[in-house]
Amino acid sequence: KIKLDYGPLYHGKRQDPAMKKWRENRFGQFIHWGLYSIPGGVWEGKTYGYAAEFLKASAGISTERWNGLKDEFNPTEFNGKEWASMAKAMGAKYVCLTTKHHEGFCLWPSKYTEFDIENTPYQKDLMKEFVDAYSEAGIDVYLYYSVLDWYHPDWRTKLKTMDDVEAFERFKTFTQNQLVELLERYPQVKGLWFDGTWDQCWKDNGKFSYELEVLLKEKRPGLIVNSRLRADDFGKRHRDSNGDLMGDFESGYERRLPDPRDTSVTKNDWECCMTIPENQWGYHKDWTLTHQKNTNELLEMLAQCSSQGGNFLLNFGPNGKGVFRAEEKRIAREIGEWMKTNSAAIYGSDYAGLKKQDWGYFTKNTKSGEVYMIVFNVPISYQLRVELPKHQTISKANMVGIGQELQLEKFDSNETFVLLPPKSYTSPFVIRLELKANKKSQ
Ligand SMILES: C[C@@H]1N[C@@H](C(=O)NCc2ccccc2)[C@H](O)[C@@H]1O
Repeated sequence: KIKLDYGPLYHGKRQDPAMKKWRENRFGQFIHWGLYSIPGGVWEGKTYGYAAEFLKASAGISTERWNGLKDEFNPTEFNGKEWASMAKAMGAKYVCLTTKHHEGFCLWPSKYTEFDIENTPYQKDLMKEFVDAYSEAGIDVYLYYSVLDWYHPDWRTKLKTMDDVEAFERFKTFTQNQLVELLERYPQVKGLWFDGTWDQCWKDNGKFSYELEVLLKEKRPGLIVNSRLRADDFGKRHRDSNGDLMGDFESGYERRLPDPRDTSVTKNDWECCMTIPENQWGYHKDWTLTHQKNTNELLEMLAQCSSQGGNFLLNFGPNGKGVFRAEEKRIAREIGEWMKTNSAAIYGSDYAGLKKQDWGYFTKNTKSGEVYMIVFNVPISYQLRVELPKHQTISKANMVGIGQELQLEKFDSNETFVLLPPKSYTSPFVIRLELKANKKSQ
């Protein structure tokens, strides 16, 4: 092992109540909302297909013109309670809102910059309304914060000169001040989701990122931070120079999932963040440009994450007025419908320790020990294969919801077919398994 002064604060999975709640939540709503939500990927009549939150770059817009968008930010239709009830109906147990994306515009009134909500026609502390509404709805609130800040004069990608180093020292102080300010202003917040920490400037400041994690966790005991905050002594990110995870959960799965058969991911807590279009985090006016994931696709991703001991953070991008697009509202409703019947297989679930099968995913409820089969691919044989450890056997299998008991057919030493009634299955469904210890094998 390489000796590190600025590696992880601890090893393994946190078992404190705050982290256990994070793990039980399993399903969250990501919200990207900022000045980029106003143009929505269209500039001077031209539509740009690249991610809408990067329109400034993809449309080559001048800094002053882009920053002028703050004088247009007036989300008069924003209603925190409505947003929270949509998330509640979807079945999200936590939410993560972009307080400041790479553009540097702050959705909260910050003492440390003029580029914030206070200096817009809207003026009000939108973040307070948001945090209060979601907290009152029983949804845990996390805050996304981009270290990368295109607006701040002291941001440097690389530290090439002494001037750069001095500027970046001021930038580090600014960053720390803003983060402490967020924790002080919004005491309900459960964690911080860092982004924009891939540049050399941050890799060169592993010590600072370590001390920042310590400081924030002292300020807010139980605080949860993602793996993107940290760099180690040698500039390694997410995992240190020994391959150990830094931060409280691995957050490298952005718009991608691990291989469903990869059991190594179960060693740490992790989260996949996902867009509904191929690559749009901020609101984009034209979703026809790329594939839009449908509800069944998204449910399968949610099921896969739970089956491998990870969380699924699904992104929504409201427009500049604070309104979600129709597609997002429909998907939220359809996911919520499915969760009404099947959420026992998701909330409080974890890796079941059973061999992955083609028909779908196993999950295991950590409290009840109940094992679930979440079925997406019904085989032409209508036989769902289950391979159990030698000492276990299935005593019962029931469809969740309708409760129907399913026939079982044991074969070989440790395989069982759960037999489905031969009919058409048009949406994913869940089977609850009751397992029992085998009689002493003869
Ligand atoms: C969670 C996502 N991370 C941001 C992202 O992809 N940043 C990477 C990036 C930064 C700069 C140019 C292109 C791409 C996206 O905008 C989302 O916030």
